[in-house]
Amino acid sequence: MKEIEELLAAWLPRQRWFAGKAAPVEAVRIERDLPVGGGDPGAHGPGLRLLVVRVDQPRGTDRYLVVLGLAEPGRLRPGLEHCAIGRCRVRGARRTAYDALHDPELTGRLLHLIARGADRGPVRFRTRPGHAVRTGLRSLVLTGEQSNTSLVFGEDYVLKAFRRLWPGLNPDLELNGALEGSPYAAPPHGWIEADIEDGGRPVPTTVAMLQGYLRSATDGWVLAATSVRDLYAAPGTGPADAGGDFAAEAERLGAATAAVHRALARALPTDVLSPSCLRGLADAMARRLDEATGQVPELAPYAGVLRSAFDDFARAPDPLPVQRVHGDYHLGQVVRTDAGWVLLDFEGEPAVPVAERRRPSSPLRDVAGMLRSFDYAARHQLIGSAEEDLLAPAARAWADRNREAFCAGYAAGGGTDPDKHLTALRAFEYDKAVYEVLYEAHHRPTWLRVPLDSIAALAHA
Ligand SMILES: Nc1ncnc2c1ncn2[C@@H]1O[C@H](COP(=O)(O)OP(=O)(O)O)[C@@H](O)[C@H]1O
Ligand SMILES: O=P(O)(O)O[C@H]1O[C@H](CO)[C@@H](O[C@H]2O[C@H](CO)[C@@H](O)[C@H](O)[C@H]2O)[C@H](O)[C@H]1O
Repeated sequence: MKEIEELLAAWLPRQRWFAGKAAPVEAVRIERDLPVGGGDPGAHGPGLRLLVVRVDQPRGTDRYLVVLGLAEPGRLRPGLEHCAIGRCRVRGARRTAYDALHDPELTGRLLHLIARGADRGPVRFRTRPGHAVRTGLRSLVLTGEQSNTSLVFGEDYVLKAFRRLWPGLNPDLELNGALEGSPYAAPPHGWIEADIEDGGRPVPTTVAMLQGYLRSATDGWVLAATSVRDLYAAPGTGPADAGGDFAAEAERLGAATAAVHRALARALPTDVLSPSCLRGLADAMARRLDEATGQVPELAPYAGVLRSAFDDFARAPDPLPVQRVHGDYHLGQVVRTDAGWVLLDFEGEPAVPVAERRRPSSPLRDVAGMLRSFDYAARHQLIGSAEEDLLAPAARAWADRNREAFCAGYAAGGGTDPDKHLTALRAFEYDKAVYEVLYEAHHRPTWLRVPLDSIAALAHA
């Protein structure tokens, strides 16, 4: 184990989904080693194990899921070299450890175990009642800017392995389950759960979820980025007149979002926040701001403006209706299929403890998330561009146009009219931008300027 822990200490920080890139790794410990098939010395073919790995860093301890393949030395299948973790000994036998999610032979076993509803000690594989799962399909890892690792099986399923683990039911599984029957969601077909120690007791924890694969899907971020590119390629043209205007899609997306919010409010508990709870919410936003300012000092000049927006929100006279929401809503979480928009990834902000993410919140949090995403889509292509100053007005115009269209679609689709709740909306937008500053500092330091520039622009508005 010690050897694998040492290998993981070097390998984990290089992974896209590793959340602690900004800080050194102090210790790595395998908390649970859950064999789910083969791999013993003398056994045929590579072994497969689910590891729950604890990583200590100065800012705290996180748990990650590693799906570990163990191949005999020199027997790592061609094409898998890039996912090797390193050489080690397992009960005296030499093995090559690798990220098994890239190995279709091993992931096929996971699919098979889900289809059978198998139990492997503290690991349980389940299908959703009424959903038979096809097996024998080959998997391929989806690439992209992701917090987790998703595989497509044939043209049928997506299996998402949750990388950063929090004990308990993952909201992605919970909310997708609650949205069964909605044309705007992809219902789960199955999942994998493992018992994880928390507070001295084993807690069933979702480690992976199987959903239907939406074959005709195009990522909302890709569509929006294409529209922005068209606009930047036609200097002097407004976003309504450039080739790939996105506003009609933004409006439909607003309506789809409202429909999902309504469905979640029907299926799961709702509440209304009293003034003291509202104060608590605003204080939590201020605490996040303090944390972010501590880590990213460039935020400091704007802290006063942000804090007073949170205070205004806390003093709002009207009670705030709350319900379960998406929680980390942006253009990369929605796909356009030939039947319309579908919302994905109801996990919430992966850096926030699950208990907090499962708390009812205002649907305006999601509206604010998508508005931030329009701003990201408009700004990110300007980073490093020699024409940044020239294109900045077009960026603003694109973000404003799509913002208005989304809000109009959301209100027309039966959601709270965002224009009538501007104080709350502004606080949620600022809070999201502060989260993004932390997120970018940890994951993509070269993108840090995007939320920082937005905060600067919002603060000067
Ligand atoms: N069911 C699905 N059908 C088609 N594409 C999907 C599906 N689920 C995810 N994707 C694609 O994978 C990307 C990442 O999925 P997501 O659930 O957001 O993962 P993460 O939590 O890692 O960000 C999505 O933006 C989408 O392009
Ligand atoms: O991995 P998730 O999709 O769960 O979400 C995390 O990663 C997102 C980036 O991939 C991050 O989103 C931020 O960048 C997006 C562009 O890549 C932009 O559209 C979003 O508005 C912006 O928040 C998200 O915050 C993070 O939780």
